[in-house]
Amino acid sequence: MAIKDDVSAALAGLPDPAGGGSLIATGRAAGIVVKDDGQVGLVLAVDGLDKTAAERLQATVEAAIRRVPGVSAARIILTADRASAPAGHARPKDTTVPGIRKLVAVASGKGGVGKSTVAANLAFALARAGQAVGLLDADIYGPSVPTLLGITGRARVENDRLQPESRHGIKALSMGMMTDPNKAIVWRGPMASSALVQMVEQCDWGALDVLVIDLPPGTGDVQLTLAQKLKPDGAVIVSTPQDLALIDARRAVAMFGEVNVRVLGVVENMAGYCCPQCGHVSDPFGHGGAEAEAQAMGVPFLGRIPLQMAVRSASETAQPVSGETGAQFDEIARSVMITVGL
Ligand SMILES: Nc1ncnc2c1ncn2[C@@H]1O[C@H](COP(=O)(O)OP(=O)(O)OP(=O)(O)O)[C@@H](O)[C@H]1O
Repeated sequence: MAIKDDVSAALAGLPDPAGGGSLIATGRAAGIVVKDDGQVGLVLAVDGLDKTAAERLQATVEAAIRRVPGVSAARIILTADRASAPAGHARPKDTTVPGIRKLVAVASGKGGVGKSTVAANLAFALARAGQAVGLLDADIYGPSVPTLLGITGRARVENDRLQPESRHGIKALSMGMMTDPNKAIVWRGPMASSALVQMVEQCDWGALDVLVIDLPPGTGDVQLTLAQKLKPDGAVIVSTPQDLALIDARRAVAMFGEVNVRVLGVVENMAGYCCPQCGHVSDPFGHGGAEAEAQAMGVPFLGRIPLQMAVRSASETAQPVSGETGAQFDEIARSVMITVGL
């Protein structure tokens, strides 16, 4: 058992050459078996790689396995038969919600780390990549999607179904569209989670490739119940590089583990502040903390978003983040798409 865990950990440290996280996270390396005499076998899918890349990957994997104490030999079976998804909306749906193929939750252990900013820009980036995207703002205590998308007023209801608002190529529904923005929402956990499940199930989303769910911050009952009830295909954890935020990010990873939701990876937000005047980069919240933490937890690191006036002003003017930082969101979206199978 220990050898199997060590082999798994070694492969979790090797990136998938096609992106999207480690070989374990993307499922490229699977089916690890360890015999009594220390022989290790596994299946390595080489879909999408040319012959040279496949051979290089095989050699890297073999070397990594052989370095694990107790391993006497490594036997790697190469396969190239993972089904590639056909294009368009005729693809089979994978979630329990009719019309929605994938649910991706965006969570953070701590409030104010930029979870909603990341959720909205991940949704925009997924749409730029050609996916049909919905964004559900499940942040009952501080819904920010209406501001991020410039949505005012209440949600419309037609034929007993909630109507999402379309902005920048995505469909959005927020708790903020259900309530009076000037009134504080005091809801007990069960009420909140059942209302949110209804928002997923009783909204006219149409055919979606992916619904991004901006969860409330923290790791309490609401988050746990939501994760259990909605059964997302994966969760993206947002953290700043700061120690305190990282401790909470660890809790969030553990919470998803409890309910068997796959952690797609960690996004480090507010990393490195670039002075718009002089260009000097400083690290008000530290540097590289989230990447190191992701590695320690054995989950992929998805990318880094700098602390930037441009991010804040894009959010305030209800625009997608553009330029270099927008491209960073495209990269994160690409990893998410590969890992959940979009
Ligand atoms: N990378 C960034 N650079 C600059 N400002 C940012 C960045 N990320 C987020 N912000 C700003 O920080 C504030 C909080 O962001 P956001 O609302 O996304 O956080 P949150 O984690 O969702 O908060 P909450 O706990 O309220 O749900 C916003 O004003 C947002 O514009």
